[in-house]
Amino acid sequence: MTSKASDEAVAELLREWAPRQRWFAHKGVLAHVQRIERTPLDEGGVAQLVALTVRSGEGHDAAHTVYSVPISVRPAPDPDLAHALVGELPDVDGAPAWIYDGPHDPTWTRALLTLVAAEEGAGSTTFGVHGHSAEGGLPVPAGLRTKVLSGEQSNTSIVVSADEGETPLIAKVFRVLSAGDNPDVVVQTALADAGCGRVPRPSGWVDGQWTGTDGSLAVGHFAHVTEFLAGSQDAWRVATAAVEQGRDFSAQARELGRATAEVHAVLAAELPTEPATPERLAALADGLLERVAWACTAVPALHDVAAAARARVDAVRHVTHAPALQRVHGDYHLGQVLHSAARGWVLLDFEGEPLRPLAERSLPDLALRDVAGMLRSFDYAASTVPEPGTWGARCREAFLDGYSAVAGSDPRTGDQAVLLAALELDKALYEVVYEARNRPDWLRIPLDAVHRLLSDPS
Ligand SMILES: Nc1ncnc2c1ncn2[C@@H]1O[C@H](COP(=O)(O)OP(=O)(O)O)[C@@H](O)[C@H]1O
Ligand SMILES: O=P(O)(O)O[C@H]1O[C@H](CO)[C@@H](O[C@H]2O[C@H](CO)[C@@H](O)[C@H](O)[C@H]2O)[C@H](O)[C@H]1O
Repeated sequence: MTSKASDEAVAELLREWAPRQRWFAHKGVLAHVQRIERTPLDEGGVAQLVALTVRSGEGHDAAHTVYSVPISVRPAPDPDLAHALVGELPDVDGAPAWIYDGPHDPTWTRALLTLVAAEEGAGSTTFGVHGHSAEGGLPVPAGLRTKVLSGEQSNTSIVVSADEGETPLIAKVFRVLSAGDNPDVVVQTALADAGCGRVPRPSGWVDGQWTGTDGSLAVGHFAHVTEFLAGSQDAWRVATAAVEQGRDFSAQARELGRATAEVHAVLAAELPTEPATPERLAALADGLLERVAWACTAVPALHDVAAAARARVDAVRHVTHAPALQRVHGDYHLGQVLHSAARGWVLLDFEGEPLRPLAERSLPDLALRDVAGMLRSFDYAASTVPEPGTWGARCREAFLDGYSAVAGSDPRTGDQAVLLAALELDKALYEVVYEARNRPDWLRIPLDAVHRLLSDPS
């Protein structure tokens, strides 16, 4: 049993430590820890999970976020984990404790994977988790050597390496808990169950319940475990290496187009779709107009193009032949695709745009949104060198050729071209805001794109 006094001591430690972590989204914002829930995941109580509710803003502007914080609680210091020490407490549940960042402790990962493999639960009806094995799910490698990925990530991923004959795994621990299905789990599982080899093979997932931001019980996903594609390279690296060395990337882009259309076809067949009625298209146009307004407010440099941008996205309202809406990737770019020698292009991270609410990210959408995302990404890759020549344009056409060949229709023609032009502009506007906030040195790339896209008559 965990005690309330100990919960408070742990919360006090995390209050200091969490803001320094990569996954903490409230950096630079005054944020208060409002609630802590804590539960052991294993019998020894070493592996634990904390749900930390953080409040930012005051009064009407107050916003709450629940973070999932894996910790391991050890009775003595562990020199192997010195780099992952969160802090030391004189008394946690009746004994002195050394608290470590859970993903760095193999014991924590073992506890998580045991819940998945055994389909067992831990915790209580108010804060608890339950493991699930995917159909034909991959087994847990015996040695359990683990490594936390160090990339710029909003979640935390732990790689579990494997011995000869075993499959290595990757466990992605979602950091922000949101009520409802996480599309990363639902969409990838649906694809894998349908036999689609364009996603990593699944092992399982963890879902559970916690006290939600409004104080009522929330239910959702905590973690997702899949095959780790060792030796693969992400498409951003492959593409930027090609552009830097002046190598053509069209053949790979064409294959990527084909892979994207294959995934879209399986998603349309396996998960709910919705006809693109005039009302639905009007709602889509409203959403795009909102985004224009949001971007122009956030980045004043966009003011001059606001009217043209509104006209471009409003054209969606008048489309008469739109494909049905379906589940999509939602945040598709070169960094979300891996190239594996054995499997070709494999798609990752179906969580959708992190800035959108989870419920919105699970709604059927235009598959062309993903096409637009990847076209923007070719432009980014091309912009990493001063003189890219026609590299980006060739990738773009090759990707669309590959996509059309599998999809059976060409996004460059008819009403689809109107939708694609609106969605490309929408993505570029989002990127302007993203870069202004995160990477001002990169702002030129989407800003130039907005002007270029608007000067194109399509
Ligand atoms: N199955 C996998 N095999 C190999 N590498 C992976 C796999 N899944 C994720 N990665 C690596 O981890 C990175 C982050 O994964 P991702 O699912 O995009 O997490 P996040 O949602 O936190 O951004 C990817 O860009 C990729 O480099
Ligand atoms: O962290 P996420 O992968 O969910 O996405 C965010 O960060 C991306 C950058 O890492 C950003 O992508 C933009 O830059 C990429 C190059 O670094 C480029 O390939 C993408 O096309 C471009 O959108 C993404 O927009 C943002 O949501």
